[in-house]
Amino acid sequence: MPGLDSSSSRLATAKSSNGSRSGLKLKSKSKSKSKSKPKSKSKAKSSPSTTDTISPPSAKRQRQRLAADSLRWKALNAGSFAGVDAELEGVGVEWEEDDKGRKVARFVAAEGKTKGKGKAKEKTDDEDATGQINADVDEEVEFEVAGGSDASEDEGDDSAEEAVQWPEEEDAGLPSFSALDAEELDEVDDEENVEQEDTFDGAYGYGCLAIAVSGVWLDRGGTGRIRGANPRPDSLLPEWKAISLHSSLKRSLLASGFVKPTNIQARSLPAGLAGRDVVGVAETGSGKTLAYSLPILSHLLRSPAPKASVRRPLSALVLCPTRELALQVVEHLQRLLKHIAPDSDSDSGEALGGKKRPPRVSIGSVVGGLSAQKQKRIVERGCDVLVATPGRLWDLIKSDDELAAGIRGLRFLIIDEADRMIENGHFAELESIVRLTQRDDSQAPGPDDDDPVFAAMSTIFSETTPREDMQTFVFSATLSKDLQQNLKRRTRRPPKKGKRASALEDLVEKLDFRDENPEVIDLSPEGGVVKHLKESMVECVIADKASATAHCRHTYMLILPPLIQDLYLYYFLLRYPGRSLVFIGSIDGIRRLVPLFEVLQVPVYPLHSQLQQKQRLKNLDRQNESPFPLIISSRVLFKASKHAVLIATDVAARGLDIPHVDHVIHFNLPRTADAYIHRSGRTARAQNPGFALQLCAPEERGMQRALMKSLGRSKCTPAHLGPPRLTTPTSPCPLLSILPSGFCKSDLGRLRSMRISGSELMRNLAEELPDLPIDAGFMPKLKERIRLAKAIEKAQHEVKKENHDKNWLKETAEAMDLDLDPDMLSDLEYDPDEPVSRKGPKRKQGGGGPSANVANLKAELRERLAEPLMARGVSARYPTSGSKVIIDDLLAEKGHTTLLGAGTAKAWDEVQSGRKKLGNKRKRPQQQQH
Ligand SMILES: Nc1ncnc2c1ncn2[C@@H]1O[C@H](COP(=O)(O)OP(=O)(O)OP(=O)(O)O)[C@@H](O)[C@H]1O
Repeated sequence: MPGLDSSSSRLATAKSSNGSRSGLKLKSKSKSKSKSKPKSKSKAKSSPSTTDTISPPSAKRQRQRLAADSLRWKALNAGSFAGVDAELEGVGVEWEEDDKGRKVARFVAAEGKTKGKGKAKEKTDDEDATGQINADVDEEVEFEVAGGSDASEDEGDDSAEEAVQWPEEEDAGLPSFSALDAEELDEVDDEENVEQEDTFDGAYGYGCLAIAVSGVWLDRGGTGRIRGANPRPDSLLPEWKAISLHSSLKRSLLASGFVKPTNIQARSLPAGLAGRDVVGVAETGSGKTLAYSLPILSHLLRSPAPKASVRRPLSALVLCPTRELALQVVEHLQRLLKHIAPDSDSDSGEALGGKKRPPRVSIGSVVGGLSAQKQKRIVERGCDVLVATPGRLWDLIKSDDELAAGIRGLRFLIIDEADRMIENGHFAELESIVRLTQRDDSQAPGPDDDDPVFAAMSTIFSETTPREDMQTFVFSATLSKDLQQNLKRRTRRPPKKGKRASALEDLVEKLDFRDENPEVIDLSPEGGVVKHLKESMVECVIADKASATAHCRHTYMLILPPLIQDLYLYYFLLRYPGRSLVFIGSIDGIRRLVPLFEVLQVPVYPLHSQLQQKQRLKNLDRQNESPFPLIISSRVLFKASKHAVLIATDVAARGLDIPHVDHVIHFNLPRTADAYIHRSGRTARAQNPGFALQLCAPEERGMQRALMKSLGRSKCTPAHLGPPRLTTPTSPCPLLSILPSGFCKSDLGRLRSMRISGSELMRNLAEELPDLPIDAGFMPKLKERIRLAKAIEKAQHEVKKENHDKNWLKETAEAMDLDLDPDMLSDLEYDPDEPVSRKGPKRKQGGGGPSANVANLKAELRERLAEPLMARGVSARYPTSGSKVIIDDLLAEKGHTTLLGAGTAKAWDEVQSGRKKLGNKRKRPQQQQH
């Protein structure tokens, strides 16, 4: 929409000119139609409801009826209205038809200013972050902003066409409001008519949109007027209406396209905003971050604005288990604050008297792996919200009494991923930090306190008191039911005899909930993972034994078990391109896989705890292809980086919100059900589809079944037991520990009588995931590629080692001032691990050495990589013939371009079609019997 700024001035003209020069007009849907109408006042008045063109407003003139059928709205810069926050620029409305044929308003959040109609339209089409509100209208309504000098030329003319003479190209994109009279315009701009603070305070821009929207609704009712008075801006976010958030936050929600709260948000926010303590358990990707962030920010925004000269007190502390997650939370919070309207008592960061104003709400982060000095400075300057990992925070607290005092005065304490926080050595620090927030004096250190750090803090404990109104939020996707009960009861049941209390129970004991009865919300899904996550598995055995035997004539073709998983992973990554996150059990495993796939030209990036923090963040960036990894919109990310593979340890399993991860691959099975839930939860987030694949080595099969069982995936209930079928004679004892929930003692008796082993029972009770079909025809060539890649990697390693040894030899000789025999540095293959022989070190047979070997292998791999990969029956030379004709699929873009003969269906679709085929095969003999 061109001329947003100018439209603003035009509107101002419209207001000041007492209607007659108003630049606002509502314009007919069809311009040609309106132009063909006679410019007659009487006609306009006589048939108002069908008038295409409506006269400019005038105090004397009779009001025109607006026919909704004749209206058309387009993306609108709400900021261009007088009285509208400048922050709202670039927010537009666009209408679309939903599947029921109703018109749907899309509220489009633009990051920059919307310039020109074409651009605004383009942005709207592509924008992911849109909100949708159903408006029960069947018409398109166009909003235009007119006015200025052009409008003045038409003063006194009743005809809409004459009222505003826009240049042709501008007119094409600009709305016309000539049908609104000055009174209505005043209503639009009258701040008193816009709901204030508590519902949608100050969001006049959206108020204007709401007026327009409700005007259309009302018009359909036949009043013939656009309702401008007393608009209810909350109608733009009706689903959020019941939640009394600060208006700026609602603006952020709208801009982010969060048109309705997720379940956990809807359940926890009222309690959080009412000052209660909340324990929230909900599926991965369900918006828990927002669930605890919004009460904090709402509280801060409703508090007096901070003064630049005073160090702001720390209000909220968010504790996260990993650095990436902490930084992501900071980004989430900052994104919410992006839309804060500048107002008289708040500071927006704009220049003020040459100095930059401090932000309205300041967020700081304290995480390991990044500069401690810098973080110390941030803390010393003061911030409202601190997001931290416990280790680094405790380090800072130890040397900063003011920070310790700040923690004692916290208004909000948040423990994100609480169950993870007690693992991996976080616990001691976490416990110490939590201890600072306890009110109970008996917890305060006395002279006898053996902890020197707390002893040193004794003055802080005596001089400061923790706040009575501190709220504690504990969130995770996985909190045990027992623990939730304990939290609710506030008193821990003593652990059973001989059993120690878990660390989490210990932590809960230490959390000093101020709320007598904390709000415990458990929305964890059945089976652990989100409903729309599709799961499958591949049992990594050499299934194609026949082909393997054939190829094993060449000894190099023999694929040993560790490599078979590499092979299946490679197959999957080629077969199903997209954004894949591969979880692997050890850092060593990542170090082995990354170079292997690099050699195979698959774009892989590692993420594990031993990478330098900067590298960890950079690799996340690479997944997102952005210097601001988790900030930019999913749409951009998806477009920018369709195919990327992140190979990570469980450091990436918790909380990370990487947009549009298509697949999660469990290269090694996780050890616990919780780990599986969190790992798999990196995909299928925020109601998006997702696919999780388990690559299961033969030796992991038992573990896999145990995993499914502990996820509550039992295909069998007691009712299914039926008569004994399994007869393996073995001790029945293991049964007691492996029964799925739902079985009671009487069932145990029945099971005992069946005399089955634990593993057999498991096989019969645990739900089997469907298999991902593998097209064995591709395997021989993929195996060969992997073999070569492995050989290259090994040879490269040898070259590195040799170079390292040579350098060492040179440096040592230099240090000792010795001359080296050049022969010693030639093609000598010196292996320090090799036993020293009297004959001296071995020389490479055939010459060339490892470097030449690498070059040869690379050349060979290049050739292999250039060769097409074809399914059985496909001919690359004759794509229009052969037993499998691929040309049609390729032309229709349905054929895989890398694996010729394979389709482009998504992994889950393939799983389902594989199931169907299998079902048919199984059915056939039965059908024959019948
Ligand atoms: N009300 C909402 N409507 C739409 N999307 C939302 C809403 N709230 C949050 N989201 C989006 O959902 C995604 C997941 O949110 P978030 O990371 O907070 O999930 P989570 O529950 O903390 O997940 P995890 O358990 O994995 O940590 C984010 O991209 C976030 O922007």
